Amino acid sequence: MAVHEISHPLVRHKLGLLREKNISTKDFRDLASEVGMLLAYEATRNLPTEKVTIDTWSGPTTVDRIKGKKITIVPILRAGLGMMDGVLKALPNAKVSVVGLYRDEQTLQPVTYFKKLVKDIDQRQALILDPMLATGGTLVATIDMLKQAGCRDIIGIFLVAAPEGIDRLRASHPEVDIYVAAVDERLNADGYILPGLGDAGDKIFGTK
Ligand SMILES: O=P(O)(O)OC[C@H]1O[C@H](OP(=O)(O)OP(=O)(O)O)[C@H](O)[C@@H]1O
Ligand SMILES: O=c1cc[nH]c(=O)[nH]1
Ligand SMILES: [Mg+2]
Repeated sequence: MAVHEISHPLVRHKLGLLREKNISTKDFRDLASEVGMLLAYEATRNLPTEKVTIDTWSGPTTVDRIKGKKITIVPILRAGLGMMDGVLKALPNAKVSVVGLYRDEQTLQPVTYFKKLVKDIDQRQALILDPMLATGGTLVATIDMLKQAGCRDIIGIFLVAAPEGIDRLRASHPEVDIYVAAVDERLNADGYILPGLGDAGDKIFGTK
């Protein structure tokens, strides 16, 4: 399993802005979407391409086209929706498979309440979107669902990941690679990432 911590200056700068204590809902939303687009750009860096010859204004020319598996993005409700617009800017043709899970505040266990996957998910690469990878329970449950539907090619992008969640992912689904803006220090006693971003869903939806 590979953890790609994207060190591009734009990503680091925008992540720094996301960490500001008094950030507005609008700014958090805009930045989550922008970093989502940049992470999607990195996560698709190795997509295979093929040469095709096309007609252009100056005659036939050979150009590159992406080939191979199509992609479905998988935003995890709610907070994953905050990255979706940005990711769709990079992948405008991607189909969207939505899953809804929340983390029980007491037990920190994921609770699934929604699932609507594209029909041909077994033929696609799934790109999971969630701002936060904390204990890893939500991500592992999501991957379980995708595998049950026949999907075998899965990667994920996150704004911030905790080492504890990465260890959990490695133990359960070691073939799933992830792309993150930062691997932070640790979880606090309530399962929040430190230094982290706070509750990403509340910040995106303004529900604090
Ligand atoms: O790695 P875990 O410990 O499972 O925690 C991470 C999950 O917690 C947050 O969602 P939350 O439960 O707050 O739901 P929300 O998106 O509706 O706010 C976050 O967006 C992840 O989905
Ligand atoms: O730090 C965290 C952990 C889980 N969910 C969040 O939104 N933030
Ligand atoms: Mg939340």
